[in-house]
Amino acid sequence: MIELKNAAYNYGGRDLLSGLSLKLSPGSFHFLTGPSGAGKTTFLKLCYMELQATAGQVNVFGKDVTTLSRDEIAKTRSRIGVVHQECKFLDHLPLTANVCLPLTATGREVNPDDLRDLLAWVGLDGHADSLPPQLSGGERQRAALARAVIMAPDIILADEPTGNVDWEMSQRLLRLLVELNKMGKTIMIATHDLNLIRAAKNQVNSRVLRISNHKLQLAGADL
Ligand SMILES: Nc1ncnc2c1ncn2[C@@H]1O[C@H](COP(=O)(O)OP(=O)(O)OP(=O)(O)O)[C@@H](O)[C@H]1O
Repeated sequence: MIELKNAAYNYGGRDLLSGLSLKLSPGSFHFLTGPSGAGKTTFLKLCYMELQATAGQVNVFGKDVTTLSRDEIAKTRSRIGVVHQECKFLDHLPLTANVCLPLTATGREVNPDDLRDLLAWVGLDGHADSLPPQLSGGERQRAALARAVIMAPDIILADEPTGNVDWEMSQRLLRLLVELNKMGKTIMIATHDLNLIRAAKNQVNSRVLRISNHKLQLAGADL
């Protein structure tokens, strides 16, 4: 689904990431960990084509990203749901409009039943008309997840989705991501939270990647 072949990225000449090689297979579940500033967000950006590798190759759904036109990139990106580290919403629009934005922005119809089901799935059915500033941190994270999955993507990339929430809420978010994986979605979660990774071990067959010294490594069983 996403394949990196000896890919690298540098901001302004300094190599942040190098020699990245990875094949994300359909239905896999990965955690991405590593110290703050190691390049986890940058790595995810390479995966969802926000950034292009400065060396090596990145293939997404079998296509070399550098050969894709702007339209093709937009189309391909719609198959990847992203939960950003900081969930940004349009504060003057109700939750439903924010969640539907990826669809409405591309001129697509929203099926009201599907939307109701989606909000119920993330436990926000009572908040359909709430404005984003009226939501708690955990509710915002769940709204961001709903927005990431509304296009029925094949892959979900989540950047610290449990960053600002308590343990119970992070468990709840994890369970939603595990459910998506059981439905066949390919999942990658960037997180600092080793307890979250440990908790996931009982629920899903996951692999842990670690960025360390600019490289991507498969973490051992020491977590
Ligand atoms: N647009 C940019 N221009 C220059 N440097 C950048 C840019 N974006 C990120 N960096 C730098 O690249 C490094 C990696 O950033 P990145 O956000 O990918 O790390 P991270 O592992 O996700 O960090 P954290 O866990 O703190 O979110 C940092 O040193 C950051 O300052």
